[in-house]
Amino acid sequence: MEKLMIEGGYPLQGKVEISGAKNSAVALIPAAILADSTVTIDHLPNISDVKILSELLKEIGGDVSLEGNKLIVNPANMIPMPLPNGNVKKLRASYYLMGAMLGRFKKAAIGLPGGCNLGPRPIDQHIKGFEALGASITNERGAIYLRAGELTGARIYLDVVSVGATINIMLAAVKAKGRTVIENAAKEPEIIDVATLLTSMGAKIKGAGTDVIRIDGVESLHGCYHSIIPDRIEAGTYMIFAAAMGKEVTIDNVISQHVESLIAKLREMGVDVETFEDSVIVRTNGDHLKAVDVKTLVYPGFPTDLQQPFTALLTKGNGTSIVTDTIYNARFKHIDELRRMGAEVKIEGSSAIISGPVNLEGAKVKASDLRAGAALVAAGLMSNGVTEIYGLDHIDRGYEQLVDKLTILGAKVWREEMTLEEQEAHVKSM
Ligand SMILES: CC(=O)N[C@H]1[C@@H](OP(=O)(O)OP(=O)(O)OC[C@H]2O[C@@H](n3ccc(=O)[nH]c3=O)[C@H](O)[C@@H]2O)O[C@H](CO)[C@@H](O)[C@@H]1O
Ligand SMILES: C=C(OP(=O)(O)O)C(=O)O
Repeated sequence: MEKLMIEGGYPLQGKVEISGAKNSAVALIPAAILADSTVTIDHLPNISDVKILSELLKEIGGDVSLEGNKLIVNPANMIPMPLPNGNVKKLRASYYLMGAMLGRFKKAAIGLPGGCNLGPRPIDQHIKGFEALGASITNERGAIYLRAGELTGARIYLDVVSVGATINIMLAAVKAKGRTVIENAAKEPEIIDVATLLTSMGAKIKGAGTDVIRIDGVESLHGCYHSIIPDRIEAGTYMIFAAAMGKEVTIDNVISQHVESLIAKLREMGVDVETFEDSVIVRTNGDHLKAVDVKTLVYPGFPTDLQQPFTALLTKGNGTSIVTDTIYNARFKHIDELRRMGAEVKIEGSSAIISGPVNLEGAKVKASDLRAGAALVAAGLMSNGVTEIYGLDHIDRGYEQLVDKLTILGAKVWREEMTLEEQEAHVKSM
């Protein structure tokens, strides 16, 4: 077991290359189940969620090879093996196996998903969609059993705008009989990416990226090559690191339109952000940042996944900032840890109220989830002295080569083996 060590105070400068999008990758990989020949997905991020999903495809009989950032899946011999336990519990996106296996085999048995603990994360809208397509669903001892004689297209109105439900219904519907219409669909770029892969496989999908998606079911889907979109959340995280500690940092391989809400907020704080076709340059003189208010919203609003690292940056803002998370109103587990480092933050309902600027001090802190980890890294970079971050497994779910990327930018960051006492204390605190 390792911990992440950061000696704070070093300015960041240079260029960082963004990896493929985690939240696309975790849907694209299950989507390959729906094909009848080889699917190649390129430029995947080298993160633990991708490795676990690749293993899951092997568990159901897929011929799968993950070579560097390229995944080659021949799904021809896959079987509808039940997956009630084990790897499915290690990540949130294992729920996409429900839609993909239901779409291909008309049945699936998948354990309830794990992933970041952000408070309640129901999947009722996924279930509602599957039922509308004709599946019967039962929850048996923590696993969801889905069965359908036949899947038939339907009109499905999502009561909540949900990324996961939108993608899962698309996966189940592409081979259903007739037309499916998803209304009040989520519009995140990852949904367009999944629709692009499915379309290359022969699916008929219109409207991905808008709030009405129309799918005309087809008999079969074939293999194809797909190159994943860049990770807008990883890009946003490095933009926040750069705003906190950067002189001039170029973030390469980013679609700037995908991070527009963050760019607007950074500019409001007084950070200079310049956008190019596939890169963004962030310049700051480090200090004199303004306090700003932020509310997380569905895309194209400010993403909840950047709320946590952005909160850490706001400890540098002059005055009072209010951060409200309307997507996950309890996504504030990072705040106690930021307080240990000297942050002045109060929680009121679904808002964090941050007073700044403060000089953070290095401390021993714990990442309770992936983006809480990113918040603590931002705080560690800004702090005086050394910060030790436990719970590195969360950070490894979503950030490829974090240490290497930050080191290239001039940060003092390294991984260190935890002592036995530290391991025991960490396990007890979980
Ligand atoms: C693997 C992946 O892509 N994860 C992302 C995805 O998660 P995920 O797809 O799980 O999040 P959703 O978009 O589904 O959730 C949005 C909101 O809808 C609620 N909801 C969702 C489904 C449902 O059936 N019922 C319901 O009430 C959730 O509790 C939440 O309040 O989108 C989130 C919101 O942008 C991001 O934080 C996650 O990084
Ligand atoms: C919440 C996240 O991931 P997941 O949905 O996979 O837990 C995230 O990427 O910030």
